[in-house]
Amino acid sequence: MSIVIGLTGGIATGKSTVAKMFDEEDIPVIDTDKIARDVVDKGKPAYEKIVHHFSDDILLCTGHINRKKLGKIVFKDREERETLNDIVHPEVRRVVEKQIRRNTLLDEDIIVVDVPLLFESGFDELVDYTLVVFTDTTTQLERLMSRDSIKKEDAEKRINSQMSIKEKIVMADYKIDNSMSILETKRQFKQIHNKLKKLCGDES
Ligand SMILES: CC(C)(COP(=O)(O)OP(=O)(O)OC[C@H]1O[C@@H](n2cnc3c(N)ncnc32)[C@H](O)[C@@H]1O)[C@@H](O)C(=O)NCCC(=O)NCCS
Ligand SMILES: Nc1ncnc2c1ncn2[C@@H]1O[C@H](COP(=O)(O)OP(=O)(O)OP(=O)(O)O)[C@@H](O)[C@H]1O
Repeated sequence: MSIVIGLTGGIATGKSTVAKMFDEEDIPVIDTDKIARDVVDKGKPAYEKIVHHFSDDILLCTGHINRKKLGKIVFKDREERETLNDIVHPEVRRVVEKQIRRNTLLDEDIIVVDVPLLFESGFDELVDYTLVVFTDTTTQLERLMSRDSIKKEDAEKRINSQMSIKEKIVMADYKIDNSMSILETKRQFKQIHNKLKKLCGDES
């Protein structure tokens, strides 16, 4: 039987970094950020709904969605963000369910779903265990500003658009503190990976 792990955290706390560690162990990772990009591709049903609501002001000259512009709108306005979530999340969920089914049929021991809004959007219903990757607030802010080349004010808006990391830590079954070096994160990852292997009945 497969066990499904919901991998989450705050924005830029290191979900992709830990997802890569699972991937390096040949564990399938379902990446919802990628799925959320695919389902809003030009001409898809969610794309049409987004353009209908936000107008063609949010399009690039190629007709694709200008993600930077849409991000600016939704990260400063809760109602607009909820509207976007209501359009995109059901589509993402359908794809995630399909990919979990496919990996279960392939008899994978562990399946990871990397989803930033795991608790906020009810994706935790689809998984057996949850794993939160967290950092302290200063590190999160610095890494986000540096990775996305954005101002402190914009980074704070993005962070505040999500459930607080403290709440996520309380809700999670497993936790990784990614405030220190990648090596230290890898050490914590290995401990959790060993526990998960035991849950699957693999004592090696
Ligand atoms: C607002 C959008 C256009 C910004 O695109 P952009 O390319 O700049 O960012 P990207 O998609 O790579 O997301 C980066 C991070 O932002 C955070 N984030 C994304 N969407 C949201 C949201 N609706 N609420 C809170 N945080 C979010 C996540 O931590 C995510 O990992 C885009 O994030 C989007 O369409 N969001 C809605 C869909 C969604 O919730 N995706 C998350 C996976 S289900
Ligand atoms: N332990 C670490 N030490 C230094 N830098 C790190 C560490 N872990 C992650 N980073 C860097 O921090 C940034 C955010 O990490 P990552 O992209 O994994 O976060 P994320 O949670 O997946 O982000 P998002 O929510 O936007 O998808 C990246 O630039 C990454 O290279």
